[in-house]
Amino acid sequence: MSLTHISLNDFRNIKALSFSPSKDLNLILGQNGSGKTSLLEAIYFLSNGRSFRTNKYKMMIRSDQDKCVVHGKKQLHNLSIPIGISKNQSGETQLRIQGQASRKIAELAQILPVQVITPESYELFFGGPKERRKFLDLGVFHVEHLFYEVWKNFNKVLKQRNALLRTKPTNCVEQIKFWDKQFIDLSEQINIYRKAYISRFEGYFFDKIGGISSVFDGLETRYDAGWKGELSEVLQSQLERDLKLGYTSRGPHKADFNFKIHGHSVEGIMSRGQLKLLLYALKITQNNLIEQETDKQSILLIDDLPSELSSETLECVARLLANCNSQLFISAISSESLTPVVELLEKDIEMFHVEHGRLITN
Ligand SMILES: Nc1ncnc2c1ncn2[C@@H]1O[C@H](COP(=O)(O)OP(=O)(O)OP(=O)(O)O)[C@@H](O)[C@H]1O
Repeated sequence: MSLTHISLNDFRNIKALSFSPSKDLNLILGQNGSGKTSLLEAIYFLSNGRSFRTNKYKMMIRSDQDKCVVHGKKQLHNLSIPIGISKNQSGETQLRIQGQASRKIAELAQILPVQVITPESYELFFGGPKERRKFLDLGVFHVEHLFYEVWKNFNKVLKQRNALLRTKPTNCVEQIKFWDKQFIDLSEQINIYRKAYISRFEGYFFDKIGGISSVFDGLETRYDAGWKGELSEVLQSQLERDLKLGYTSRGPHKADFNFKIHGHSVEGIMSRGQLKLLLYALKITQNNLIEQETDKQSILLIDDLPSELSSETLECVARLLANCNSQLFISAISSESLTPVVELLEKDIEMFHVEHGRLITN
């Protein structure tokens, strides 16, 4: 149920390449600037329609070319599903799923659950709640099939409400009250989906992953729904403030899902190496849970795995990865730096060497 074939055209420094990855572990090796991250970025683009390293889509298109294209084949039970995505210089995205044009990136994301870990992924702990909400909602999106519709509808209502708070038409209070009925109903549904997912996430983490390292002893998750008490009362009491601010200050769009260790925030107390371990543990929990609940193998992209890790931490990452059921794509400059990982993983391994945007299979 993995990605069985990948091809890229005019993506970053890659003119054209195609390869058939292993269902387990793929090592993407090459010198600085060879194109390793670009390859991982292309797989992410195939699932998400955007890059994990820039908002400027034009950066993904090879210099002087009109568009970048990525194709893949995803095995789902005994079906091989061809999927493809392209983006041109004007920002137009074209999607194809099983030979049919599609307009919904969410359909691609459903077929291909992808998560990424880069040296910048610490943002999950140091950044604002947005990154953590994104992490949480990715899991909810995959395991709760109705969540996406509810979430989309909520965002439409939020947009309407915020427009009224900003523009303040004469009857805006009545209009806001009209939208609040839907706002409350959708918010409560989102909250129920998120809470149900978190309970399964915690169950999996503490059962299967937490025991792998003592670094996780005393870990707790904290969920903040984005409001406290009855939402109707909160909206009412915040209305004057929201009118001044010009946006809705309480609701599920302000939720947070964070992590404490012995009651302290993890980012304040854990070292960078320990945070990195936690990051792996959380992402692996999420991917394994998606697989367990949906029967779809997810993908974990890891850019520059050995960077900043002592040999002890690297071994612990290897133990975590040994418990990861995802199809893995790991980039590094040399295979030697990954020896502790490769030795521990009893997985089917393929190694790919990238040189100047070209791929050489060993
Ligand atoms: N749009 C583009 N068109 C052509 N080349 C590009 C484009 N964007 C980036 N590049 C080049 O692609 C090359 C590959 O970059 P990439 O970040 O994938 O390398 P890498 O192998 O991950 O390197 P590192 O180990 O340093 O992280 C770089 O030389 C970069 O300058």
